[in-house]
Amino acid sequence: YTWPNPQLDELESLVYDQHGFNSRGILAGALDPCSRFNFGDTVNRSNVADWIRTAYHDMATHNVADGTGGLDASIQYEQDRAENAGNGFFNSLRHLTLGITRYAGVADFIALGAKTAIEQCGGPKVPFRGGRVDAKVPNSPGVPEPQQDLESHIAAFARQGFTQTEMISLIACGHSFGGVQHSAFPDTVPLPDGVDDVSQTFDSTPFNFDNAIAFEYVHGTTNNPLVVGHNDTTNSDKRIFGSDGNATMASFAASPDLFKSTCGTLFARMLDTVPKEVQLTEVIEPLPVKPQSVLLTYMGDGTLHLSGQVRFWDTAESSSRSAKIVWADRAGQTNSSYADVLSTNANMVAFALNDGNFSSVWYNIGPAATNFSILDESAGISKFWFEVDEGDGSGVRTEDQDGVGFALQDALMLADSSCQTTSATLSSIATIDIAVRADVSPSRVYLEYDLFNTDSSGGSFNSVNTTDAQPATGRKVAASGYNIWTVQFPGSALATSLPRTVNIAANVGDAKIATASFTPFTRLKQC
Ligand code: HEM
Repeated sequence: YTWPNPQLDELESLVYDQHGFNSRGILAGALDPCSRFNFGDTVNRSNVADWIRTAYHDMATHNVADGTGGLDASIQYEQDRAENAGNGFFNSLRHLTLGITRYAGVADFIALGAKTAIEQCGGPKVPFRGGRVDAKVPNSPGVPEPQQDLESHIAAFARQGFTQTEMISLIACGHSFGGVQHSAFPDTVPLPDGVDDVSQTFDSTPFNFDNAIAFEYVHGTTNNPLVVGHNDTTNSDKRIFGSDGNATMASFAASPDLFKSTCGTLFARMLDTVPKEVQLTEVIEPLPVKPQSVLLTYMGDGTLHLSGQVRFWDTAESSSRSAKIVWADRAGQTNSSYADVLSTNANMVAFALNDGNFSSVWYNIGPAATNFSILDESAGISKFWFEVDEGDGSGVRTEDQDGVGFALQDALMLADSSCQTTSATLSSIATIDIAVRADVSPSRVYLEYDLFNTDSSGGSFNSVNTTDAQPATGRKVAASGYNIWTVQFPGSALATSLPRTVNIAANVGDAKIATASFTPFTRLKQC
């Protein structure tokens, strides 16, 4: 895709900024190590297993015939069903809802959680698409349960869109992680003396993906409670794995590579099984050069400050590299003065999941002393790009998205005069000033900001609130090409309603202009 695209930019970061500088932390951070469990000390439980099971149970209500159900976060409203026994869903949702925004809802986070868990903990690469839509009500029931017979399991997977062989495979893929808990399935897993609860694992490596689930099953060494459980009624894995004469499981036991590639395909299909009206995005690939948090600030002194960062994907640190940002002015013209350095330091290195020596480096726009570039307000900017010299004689490389450049509007931006009062006698007031280019006549200028909400059934959702700004005609700087609009909040709002995704927007005719999202209000200067 082409930058900027707020939704795809956010999804790309969630998928690829996993470790190190600018990492989102919320996904891979909770899987480090893979045995990590955030909710108590039951032996053998893990976030990784809970997240994968949550994705399957959310998806398992899908009906291929009428296109209903699928991975749509309806699991938020289905946790009191017997088919969703255990507290793994509640635990997973408590964590996976933390980062929802207007660009990625609960269902996308359930899918992201499973994808990240699978990849971080030894599994195959699972291509990721975003754009799932969160259900507001439960779906029809339909998650398979271990006491049901083989025919009903074959029928349930057919309803979800999977053949019998795919059923055997997908269960083996999922049950490569985790196990069965006594508290959720007391008839299947007995409680040893001296503990409150226990989880009996499906294979000897419950925190990592590998073909032990198949190898141990085929070689008769398995301790899988759904195969060798003392209660044969709940031995569903035994009935399912054996339903083709063990052919599929034998092939997985013989070939770790076959198992891994089969699971990569089936996990991706599981995550992409959505209600028929949902249109998923393209597969999110990493951008080779990705600007982030690129913002203009109106200074009121004839200049604009350009700040932000850029990530060079799959690139190692190098002291011989020099990198520049270059831009075109509002009229699309270039000029030798429209350029500045990019700066970096030893901390600005990042890592993706399980890629060995793979790394990315980040640069700040502008010299290290300031971390911004200074633009002439009257010239403005329309797009920028980068010139990179590795210093190895190979010459200068231009990174401009195949000639398109990285577009940036200069009609609307935060003004540096934004400030906050902190008076002992008056309660604090935050003033957000917005600069609007004088040749633009907006009908409305406003802040847009995400709020985290919980509905009466305990479901989490994001809403986008807006607050309008008003023209501050008297504050126009003479000779400036920009007008000031302004909006005030109680100082406390900076921490309560504005700490998530915030941006400035304006309606101009039928069009909407918006800045990138930012969180500037933690560092508002004093009025
Ligand atoms: C006939 C189909 C299936 C049955 C009857 C079944 C049954 C079960 C049962 C009884 C548990 C124990 C849950 C607990 O104690 O909290 C479990 C755990 C689990 N299942 Fe399945 N399952 C099926 C299919 C799948 C599929 C298709 C996947 C994923 C692709 C999956 C992934 C998991 C995972 C990761 C766990 C471990 C959870 C943990 O350790 O907390 N299952 N399953």
